[in-house]
Amino acid sequence: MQRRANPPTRSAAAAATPLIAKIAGRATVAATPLTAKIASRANATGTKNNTPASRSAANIAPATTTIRSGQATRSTSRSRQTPTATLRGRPPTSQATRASTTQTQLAEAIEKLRKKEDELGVANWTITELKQKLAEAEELSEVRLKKNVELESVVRHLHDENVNLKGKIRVQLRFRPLAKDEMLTNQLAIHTDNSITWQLAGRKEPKSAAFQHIFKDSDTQLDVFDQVKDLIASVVHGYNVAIFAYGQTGSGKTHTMRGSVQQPGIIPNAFQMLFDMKNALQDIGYEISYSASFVEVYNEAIYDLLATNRTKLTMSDHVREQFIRMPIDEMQAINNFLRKADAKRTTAATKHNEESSRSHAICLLFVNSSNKFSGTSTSSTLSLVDLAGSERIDTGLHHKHLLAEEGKKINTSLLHLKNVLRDIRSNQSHIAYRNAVLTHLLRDSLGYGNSKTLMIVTLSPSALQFDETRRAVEFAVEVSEARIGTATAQRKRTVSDSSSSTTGSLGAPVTNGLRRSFSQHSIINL
Ligand SMILES: Nc1ncnc2c1ncn2[C@@H]1O[C@H](COP(=O)(O)OP(=O)(O)OP(=O)(O)O)[C@@H](O)[C@H]1O
Repeated sequence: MQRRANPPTRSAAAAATPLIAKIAGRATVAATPLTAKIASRANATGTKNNTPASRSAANIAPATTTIRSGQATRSTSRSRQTPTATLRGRPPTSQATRASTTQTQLAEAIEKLRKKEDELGVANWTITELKQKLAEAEELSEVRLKKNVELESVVRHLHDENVNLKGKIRVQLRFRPLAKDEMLTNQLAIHTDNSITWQLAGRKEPKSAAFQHIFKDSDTQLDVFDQVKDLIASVVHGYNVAIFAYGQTGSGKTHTMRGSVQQPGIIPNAFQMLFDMKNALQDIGYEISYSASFVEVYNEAIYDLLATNRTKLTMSDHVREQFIRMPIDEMQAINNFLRKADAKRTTAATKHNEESSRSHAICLLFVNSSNKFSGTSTSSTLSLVDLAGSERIDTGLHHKHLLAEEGKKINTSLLHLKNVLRDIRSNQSHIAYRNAVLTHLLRDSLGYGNSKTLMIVTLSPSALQFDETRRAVEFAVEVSEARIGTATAQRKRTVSDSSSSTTGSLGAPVTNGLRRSFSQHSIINL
């Protein structure tokens, strides 16, 4: 680090700084012809008259010389005094008077010049010091930047390891609260732990499976986002990430993914977080750009929700190139994007017999990231998917308008998704992505290369939905690392509400203090 300069003394500044030397030189050049003129005039007069005035005028030259050599204060004061003293007591002549006036003016000019010299010396020192400070600050910020980049790469590495430890495919369950019209029905026993137990009618042993996380009905949108934000952040580091919401109609898929203005879901929260990350990472050399598309897969065809007219796009390896992409370069762009997609989806829902809950809604965020210090650059995609309702087509649940063909396509598409995830988990060499539009479209985020997948299975807590809930839990088991085991202890209770048509029970292994209070909601155990 450079040492800070001390403010120079006036004479040192004059001697050391080229600027001052130049000015001193200029002052000499400026002063010399004048003094020379005065001196020569005085000499000329002196030759004729040999008056003391000519001698005193000749004395001026040493004063300018003295300034150049840096002895300005002492010499100048002498030069200011001398002419007057020399002339005092002698009969003034007009030439002598002129010479004296000129000398006085010259002395004043020299004094002014000296002051300017002083000022310039200080200014020059200030500039030098500022330059030094700037160099120091630059050096410091360079060091800090390098450290930050190193630190960021360590954090990133740890983050990636942490994300990897959780597996390529992870599954979490989320119970929603009882809806108003379900209040009078029994509630399934929901556990806050990460394991879940269910019992089928006629079976002695209850079954149980553990999951990475189970959200209870009182968990908020932010509780959910907290659990998934690390995974989402890894998209900036080049990972393709897909998050799916899977569950029967009305179980909370749209609430989880999109949410509402008051309770924003994963999509708006993810956009907000990534937008903030972009700004924060800019300071350590990252340049990140986002753009987004929103499409729907309905009846095995793709529809662009950002397009003005609803046009069917046929699946191909390059179909994404046909999607409208909105740049997400400012906060307002996020809101515009979501508003546009929401409007299209709502219109589609009214026009096409609530088609929206029978289509897969796919929000794609494309990320390009580069770092000028490390020289790395990545391109990745975040896919956030609100799947079509998973209920069986023969259950009659919210299915007044469901066409048999439509239902079959949904079921086939979800079945293919399950097969793909299961094959990825068991490391199959061939994965049949192309069997359905959904898996084909999201191939790069489904186990391909460095991708990571999260399935959030949304569940109804109503005992009336036991069958669908159990089926969804079984789906979750199949696509995750979870293994269905036998629960060693399961408190059995008799159904208090005999009108319930439920055919099993869903709860957690009994451990003191872990089970919810069931005083109001009985565990159903037929
Ligand atoms: N965790 C939750 N907390 C509070 N309300 C919820 C929660 N989950 C769902 N809801 C509410 O339950 C209702 C149904 O949820 P939602 O529309 O998200 O279901 P869905 O599975 O997306 O259904 P569909 O398949 O028809 O789109 C909505 O009114 C929603 O606000």
